[in-house]
Order: sequence, then structure tokens, then C-alpha cells
Amino acid sequence: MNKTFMLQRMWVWFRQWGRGSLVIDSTFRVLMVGALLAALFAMGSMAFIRDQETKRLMAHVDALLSTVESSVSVACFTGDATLAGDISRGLLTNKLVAGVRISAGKAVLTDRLREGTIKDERFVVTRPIPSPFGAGDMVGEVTLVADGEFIRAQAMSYSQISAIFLVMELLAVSIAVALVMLHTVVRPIREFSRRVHDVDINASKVDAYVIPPEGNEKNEIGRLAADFNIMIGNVRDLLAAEHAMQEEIATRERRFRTLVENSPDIIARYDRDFRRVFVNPAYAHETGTPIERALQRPVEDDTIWRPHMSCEEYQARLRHVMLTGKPDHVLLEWHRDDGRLVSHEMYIVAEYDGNGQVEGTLAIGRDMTERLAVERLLQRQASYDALTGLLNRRMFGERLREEIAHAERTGTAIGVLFIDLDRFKEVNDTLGHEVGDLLLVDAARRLTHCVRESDIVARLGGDEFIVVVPNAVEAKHLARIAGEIIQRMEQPFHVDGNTCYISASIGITCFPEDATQQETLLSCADQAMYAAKEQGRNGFSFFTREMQTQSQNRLHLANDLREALANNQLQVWFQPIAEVATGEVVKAEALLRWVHPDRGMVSPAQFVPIAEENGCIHDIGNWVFQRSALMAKQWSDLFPSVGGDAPSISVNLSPRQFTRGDFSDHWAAYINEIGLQTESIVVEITEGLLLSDASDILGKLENLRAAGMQVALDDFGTGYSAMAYLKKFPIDYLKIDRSFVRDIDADANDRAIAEAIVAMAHKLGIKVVAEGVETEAQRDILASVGCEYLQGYLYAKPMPEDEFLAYVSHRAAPRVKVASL
Ligand SMILES: Nc1nc2c(ncn2[C@@H]2O[C@@H]3COP(=O)(O)O[C@H]4[C@@H](O)[C@H](n5cnc6c(=O)[nH]c(N)nc65)O[C@@H]4COP(=O)(O)O[C@H]3[C@H]2O)c(=O)[nH]1
Repeated sequence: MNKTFMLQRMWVWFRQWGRGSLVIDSTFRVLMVGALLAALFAMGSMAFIRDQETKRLMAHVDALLSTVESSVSVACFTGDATLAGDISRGLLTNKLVAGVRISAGKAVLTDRLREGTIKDERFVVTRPIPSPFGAGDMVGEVTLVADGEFIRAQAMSYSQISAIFLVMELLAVSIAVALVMLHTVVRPIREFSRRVHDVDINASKVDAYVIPPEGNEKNEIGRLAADFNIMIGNVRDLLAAEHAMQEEIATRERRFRTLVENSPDIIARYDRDFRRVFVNPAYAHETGTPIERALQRPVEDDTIWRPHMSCEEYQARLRHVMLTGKPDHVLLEWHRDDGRLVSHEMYIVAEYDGNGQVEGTLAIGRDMTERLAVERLLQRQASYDALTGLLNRRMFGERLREEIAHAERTGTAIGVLFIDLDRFKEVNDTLGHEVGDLLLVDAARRLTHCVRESDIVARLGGDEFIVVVPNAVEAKHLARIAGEIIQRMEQPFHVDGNTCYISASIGITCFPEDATQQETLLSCADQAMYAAKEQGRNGFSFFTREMQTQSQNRLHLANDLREALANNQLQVWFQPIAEVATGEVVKAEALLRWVHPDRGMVSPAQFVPIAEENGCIHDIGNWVFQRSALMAKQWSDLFPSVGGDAPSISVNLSPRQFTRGDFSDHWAAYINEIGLQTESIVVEITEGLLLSDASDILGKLENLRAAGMQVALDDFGTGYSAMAYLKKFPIDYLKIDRSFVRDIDADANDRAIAEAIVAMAHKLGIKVVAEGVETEAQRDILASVGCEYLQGYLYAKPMPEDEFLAYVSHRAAPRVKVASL
């Protein structure tokens, strides 16, 4: 058992060893085949040779029988048993013969069988014996029993020897074949194998090819080498292509890496479990997370997304992209370490593996911080007033629309307060826009303190504000808010080192009582505000239907005013101004009149503000000046004989026209053109002008003075009464407002004010004109405090040009001829 196992092991080892060597394997196979064939042939030939040998020996026995046939014939013929015995003994000496039987007829002459012989009929030869005398008579019969054992042994021995030779021959042939194969096939193949083995496919072309072993160039090995070389060529080409491809891939990868690593966009790749498997440096920089910390971390670990979008939401978006394969845009925002909010728009796409399965997502984020900041700023600018931070007109419109819709649904009321700052224009014009802006900011702040959080506060532009009070159930609630606003606005504004006083006029309207449409609602509030202004400012008015009518009137007036100048509907009237010292009329104020074709006389107090609003004031102002200059010219032609001050005409100059400032050159040119004496024109300005950009105002006033005009400060005492400014500017006259004159005989304060104004003006070398003098008592008091000139109904009301000329002509020397204008 062990032996068999050992043999099996050896056989296996041998086979394995043999497979490693073609020489051994092929030799072994040839020998095995040879041995097998030898065995087969040997087996086949042994039976054949044994048979042939048996036959040959039996033939030999037969031949032996022939040699004794004549002797046996004699013995049989004669019946000679002795002879027959001798013959048989002689035959039995031959090893082949084991038994002899000779019979003559029925008589057996001899019958001998070697002892121990087993008679086998195959080895028995019987032959009839003919008569020695011929004639075809048979005299007996002889039977030879061949020695079967001997013959078999002989045949076996012979066949074995033959088989051994055959096997040896075959083995020899096999060995020869193996040797020949070894020499002609195996060796060249082994050499070929060695050469193939030595081939360096990357070497130069010569070394990269296999040369067939000598003498084998044309046989199968040669063809194999040729095929192999073709294959090497193909492989070399493939390798070269592969190499080029690798190079290309490496180059591309390098470029992509450069691109990705230097990309300002953040790039992150997530696997199916939302773990980051790649991030670029921009990601690390923007998120403040080092790359190694960011990798392999799931999105849930992040806290950076929180401000704008939760991780769960972000993860849900990533999942959706993976499930649907549809790209998505996500805005992510987070605070950096320095606290700055950064915004990135992430473009998320699904990534697939070679089998088309989604293996994760790629997120590329572009920094939108600045753009969003600008957008938000623009949005804010589009919605909020840049100066005050309140809602602007546009946004207010939207909010009001929403409130109206809500009120309609819920059946509630809305209160709208239209707030206009009184005399803000003066602050702006006098102290400059910067101060005006600061005042507006403070006013906005005060406004927001007067209302609830839920109320809407907006700036419509300039000094106009709006407050919307939703759920305004009672008018008194709105009145209380308006009262508080007014009260707060009355408080002095301390702005940039200046103390300014303004007030607020407020118009109040209600939805749905007064109007249900947004525009109409605002228009009603505006009209109510206008009414509040007309009622003396610093107050509020609720909208009434009459206001609507008035407002429409104003609108019609504004339209008609555009045509008024061209249609000769405007006139300049003159109101005399008397000199206290002489009682003579030496000055007059030009006062504009509009004789409306339908309405009759319209007051300048009514239409001058409209003309200022729509810009007509420039043409109208120039026209008034020219008419006044002509009147002054004519009057001065009358006066030299009268004596005293030269006559002059005061012309009201609208602050709007003064600020534009292109009038003075024209006016100066016109004075020259008509040859008017110097100081015949007094330009009346309002005191608020002096507080504005000093150099500009000063320059303009000096221009007027240089052109021979004088300057009067109108309505003095009603505005800022900034005495300090009087020193700085070239003012010739102060005009005490008629509000101080009205009660001067009854109100000691008014008298004291008038007295103080006169005293101060005189100290500055300025003469004083008192307006609105209607009574002699007023005249006397004003005269007593030192007022130089008086203007009022006591002397004369404003009158048309011809009447005025007649008036002054009458008072002047009768010899002076009055020329027509
Ligand atoms: N109750 C009373 N009133 C008296 C008396 N004496 C004069 N008045 C009125 O007082 C106003 C004086 O003009 P103002 O203060 O410059 O006030 C003027 C002036 O500011 C403006 N205005 C008039 N004409 C012009 C003009 O041509 N250009 C500009 N820019 N404004 C003008 O319109 C305002 C009103 O002008 P008017 O209605 O003409 O009113 C005039 C005049 O008729 C009096 O004794 N009692």
C-alpha cells in the first residue's frame, strides 16, 4: 500500500517535473508510446511466433515421420514388431517425439508413450503407411505423439526471445525518435523559447525581435518566430498606443488636478452614503475645514450649512440627484471663522461607475457672496429708502396693496397718514443737503417711534412720509398718532452743529371710508395734507370731500397757469411804500396778479407755489422783473423833481428761481438796456435763503448789487431770523412781516420784536420796511421805533400799472408828463 502510494507520488512529481521541460516531457512521451507499442506488438507477435513455432515443430515431427515411413512400411508389411519397436525407439530419441504407435491392420506392432506424457490430440500425427511395393495398398498406420510440453516450451521460449528483441527494437527506435525530436524539434524550440525569453519588448527594434535558431528559418519554428515577431510588433504598437494613452491620461489628469486644485470654485464629491471622498483646496479654504478633516466625513457632521439650509435638507437634495439623475442647484450659505457670511451656489450632478450605476454625487460651488450681496443691496435699494432705511415708494406701494387686500378680506379699516415736513425746504436750501439729509434721518427715526411695529412707515421722497395703520378702528386713534408725530417734529433738530425747527403737516385718510383704491387713497391723504398746510401748517387734517374739490381746483389751476402768461392773463400790480420821514411814496412792491378768465382774480399765494412746482416761476419771475424795471424807469423819470430817495420797485424773487441762479445776468443786462438808474430795483428774497450755501448765495447777492440792484429780506421774523447772517450778506432792507405789525398796537411783544429788529438792522446799516400797515396807530408805533418805510392798506392797496402810474404821477410834480408803459 505504501509502495503504491510512493509510486503514485513519484509519478505525480515526475509528471509535474516533466511538464516543466519540453525535453523531458517529449522524451518521456515518446518512450512511453514506444514502450506501449512495444508491449502491444510483443504481445501480438508472441502468440503468432508461438503458433508458428508450434507449427514448425509439428512439421518437423511430420518430416521425422516421413524419414521412417519406408522402414515402418516394411515393418508393417512384414508385421515385424521388432523392427517396429526399433523404429519407435529410434523416434523416441528425438525430444519432439513422446510416443510412437505402429500398427499393421489390426495388429499393433509397437505402441510406446514416454512416461508422464499427457496425450494431446493437437500434437498427434497419424499417417497411413503404404505397401513397400506400391500399388496404393495401405499396410499399416503409424502415429507419432509429439511432446506437447516440449513444443509449447520451445514455442514459448522462442516467442519470448522474439518479443524481447521486438521490444528492444521498438525502444531503440523510440529513443532514436526521441533523440531526433530532441535535436530537431525540442532543442530549437528550447532555443526559441530562450530567445523569446530574452526578448526585450521595450528595447530597440532589433533586440525586440526573435531570430529563429539556425537552420530553422524556414520550418515551423521559423514561421512561429515570424508570427511571434508580428505579434511582438503588434504588441509593441499596442504598448506604444497604450503608453501614449497613459501619457495623455496622465497629462489630462495633471491638467485636471491643476484645474481642480486651483479652481476658485469649491468642489466636493460624495459617495452613496453622503461621505465626502474628495474636496479641493478651495473647499478647505472657503469652509475653513482642512482637507483631511473634511474627507470621509458625512454631511451630517457639518454645522457650516446651518444658517441657510439644514444638513438634512442638503442631504435630501443630494439623494434626490442620486435617485433621479437630474442635476440640481442649491444655494449654501455659512459663516466663516471671521464671521463673514459666504454664499455658494452648488451645482450637483450624479456620478456613475463603469456599469452605469450611481456611485455618488459631485457638487461644484461658485462663490456668489459678492453677487448676492450686490443683489441684496439692490433689492434693498429697490425696496428701502437709502437715506432713512424706511420703505421706499415702490415697496410701500406693494405693502399697501397687501394691506388693502387683507383689509378687504377681513373687513377691517386702514388709516393712511401723509406727512410733509414744513419748512424742510428752507433747511435744505439754507443749511445744505447734508444737513437736510441728517434731519430727514432723524425725522424718520422720530416717526417710527410714534407708531407700532405692525404699522408701515415709508418715505415717498423729499420730505414726504407715509404711515399706514392697519386695523385702524377709530379716527381718534389716527388723530392721536398724528398729534404725537406733530409734537415730536416740533422738537428742535440738532443736526451737524445746527439747531433746526421744522414741523409736520399731516393728511389723514381711511380705507374704505374715503377710498378703496390705493392711488385714490394716497391722493386723498395728499389732499388732506395740503389742507393741513393751508390751515397754517404744523397740524393734521382728515380728508373731506371738499378737499377733493379743492385739489381738483389746484390741478386745473396748474394746467391753466401754463397758458396764463402767453394769454396775457397775468398782470403786475404795484403797492406803494411810503417813506416815514417825508410821508412820500418813494418805493413800491411789484405784486403779481392772475386774472383768470373763469375764476377772476387768483391770489399769488395760491398760484405762485403751483408755478414753483411746475417750473413756470422762472418765466413768470423774469416777466414780472421786466414789467417792474419798466415801471421803475418811468417812475424815476417823474421823480427827480420831487427830491428825497430815488424811486424803486421791489420785485419778489422766488427761492426756486434764486437757487437756479441764471437770472441775474439777464436782469443786469435788461437794466442796462432800458437805461435804468442804479438802485431802482430792490430784489426781495426770503430770509431762509441766507442760511443755505453761503458762498453761492453771497456771490449771487453780490452780483445783484454789482448790477445796481438792492436787496430786501422779506417776511423777516417768520423764519429763522438768523441775525448773524445779516452781517455776512449785502442786505439793504429788512421787511418786518405783517404778522408782527397786525397786533403791534395791542401786543407789547410784537412791538418789542419790531423795535428789536429795527435797532439791530440799524446797527448793521440796514433800513427797515414794515408790511401790512393798516392803521395810523400801527404807523405811529412803527415810526416811533425807527422804521424807515411803511407799506400797507393805510397808504394804498396794490394797484394795476396804469393806476399806479396815475397814483405816483398825481403825487409827483404835475408838470411831469407820464409816459405810457
Ligand atoms: N392784509 C394785508 N395785506 C397786505 C397789506 N399790505 C400788503 N398786503 C399784502 O401782503 C402781501 C405782500 O407781499 P409778500 O409778503 O411779498 O407776499 C407775496 C409774495 O410772497 C407773493 N408774490 C406776489 N407777487 C409775486 C411775484 O411777482 N413773485 C413772487 N415770487 N412772489 C410773489 O405772494 C404773496 C402774496 O401777495 P399778495 O396776495 O399780493 O399780498 C401782498 C399784499 O397784497 C395790508 O395792509 N394788509
